[in-house]
Amino acid sequence: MTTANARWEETISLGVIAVSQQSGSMKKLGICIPYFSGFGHTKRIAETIAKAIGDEARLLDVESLSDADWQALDQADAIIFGAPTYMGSAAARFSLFLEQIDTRWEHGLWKDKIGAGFTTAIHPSGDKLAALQRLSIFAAQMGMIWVGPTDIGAPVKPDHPGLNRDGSWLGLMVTEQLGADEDLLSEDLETARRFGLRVLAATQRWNAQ
Ligand SMILES: Cc1cc2nc3c(=O)[nH]c(=O)nc-3n(C[C@H](O)[C@H](O)[C@H](O)COP(=O)(O)O)c2cc1C
Repeated sequence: MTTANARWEETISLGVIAVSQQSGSMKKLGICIPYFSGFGHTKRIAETIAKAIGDEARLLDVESLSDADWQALDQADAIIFGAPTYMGSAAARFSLFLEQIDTRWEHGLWKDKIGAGFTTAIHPSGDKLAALQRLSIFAAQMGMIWVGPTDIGAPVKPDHPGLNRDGSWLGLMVTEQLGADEDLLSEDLETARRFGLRVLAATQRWNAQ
């Protein structure tokens, strides 16, 4: 089985029908992942999501956006927003990016793009939900179509230990293991990988002709 086929097989197992696979013609998608990361954790999650998506993904550090990056955002089929939770909300540096959209809101430039979001924090709650609400409300204001994770892990599904440990469906939550050698758990990285595939499949389906 080719890698591409294997990937689609998995998207189907995630509960999304790969419509374009049936027709054989697949439009090349643009999926931008703008992120801010003060200490590298959010960046590693962004990279994990991008790797799961493959060629269609474009990582964008919001601290160094070029004109070409803004153009990629404007042309993207999907945007996955990544911000750490700082003081109970999306980090201020990421919010600054959200407020740099200029006239994109009034011209509906990001309308009908798929939107999704993820956040990292130290605490199991850590008020991460407020950060995801910040991201999803922004997407709603922009007229985007919000997509969340669908994984249900333990204890409801004991055969999926560690998957979606924080039980979040508005967006992806990752809890950093402060002081541990592996400060991002493999279970969280796997949840992030599956979240990337979920957004890819939803974007493909939304853009199917
Ligand atoms: C200024 C600041 C505020 C923070 N506020 C929270 C918080 O409200 N809740 C929480 O659980 N963790 C909080 N943390 C911890 C970070 O969310 C956590 O370390 C995260 O993994 C950092 O991501 P980054 O490495 O991408 O910057 C905070 C960290 C900093 C530096």
